[in-house]
Amino acid sequence: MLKIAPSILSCDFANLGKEVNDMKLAGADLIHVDVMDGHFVPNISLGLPVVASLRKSTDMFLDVHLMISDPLTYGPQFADAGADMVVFHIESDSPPQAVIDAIKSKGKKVGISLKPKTAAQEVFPYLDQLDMVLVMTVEPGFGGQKFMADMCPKLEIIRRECERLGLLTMDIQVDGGIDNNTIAAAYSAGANVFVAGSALYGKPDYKKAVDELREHARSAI
Ligand SMILES: O=C(CO)[C@@H](O)[C@H](O)COP(=O)(O)O
Ligand SMILES: [Fe+2]
Repeated sequence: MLKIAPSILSCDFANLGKEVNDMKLAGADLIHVDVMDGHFVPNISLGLPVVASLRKSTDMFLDVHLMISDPLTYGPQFADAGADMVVFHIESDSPPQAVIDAIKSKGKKVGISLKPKTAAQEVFPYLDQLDMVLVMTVEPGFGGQKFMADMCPKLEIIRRECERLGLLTMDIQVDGGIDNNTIAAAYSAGANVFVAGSALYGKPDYKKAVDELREHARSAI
């Protein structure tokens, strides 16, 4: 199923509750929350109290993308704060299996994210335990970067492996540079969950922007 996930990294943080609700009204499927620790990536964004406040103010599915070095310590805390799904980087300092177990023990969904230089095969040992794989289509850390079209073969490899394993409903998410010009390529390659920050929050009419993204994805088939 095709899902549109606005990234609040590009929203007006002084009006966070309204910005999330406006995307709900615009027809977005989930909300993507970028957490950066200034260590795993060279930027700092937001943390636990923001996720806890968001949880109180919306029933939207909260997809929390942890760009942090220690997801084993903090992943479960984001789960407790109200994340519906916690996505951590396989390149972090934490052992992936321990993070998966810790998030699942909280009753939450779990995903693994791959930086552009990380091979698709790195995630294969964990696929059957995951709800989602996130393929970064920019170097993580900042919104508004250019989509890396050379990530499309990685999407194809992961989708093919999921099919081989019978994981037919696996969500494969792309994050970075997704807009009306790039979404079709990612969709054709096997992605079905599309994070978009600047391409949605940068537009005056959120409903039009969400609808257009969906239409441009579908134009791929
Ligand atoms: O994780 C990240 C950046 O590291 C993202 O979720 C960005 O927020 C996407 O922003 P755009 O590329 O869509 O502007
Ligand atoms: Fe993200």
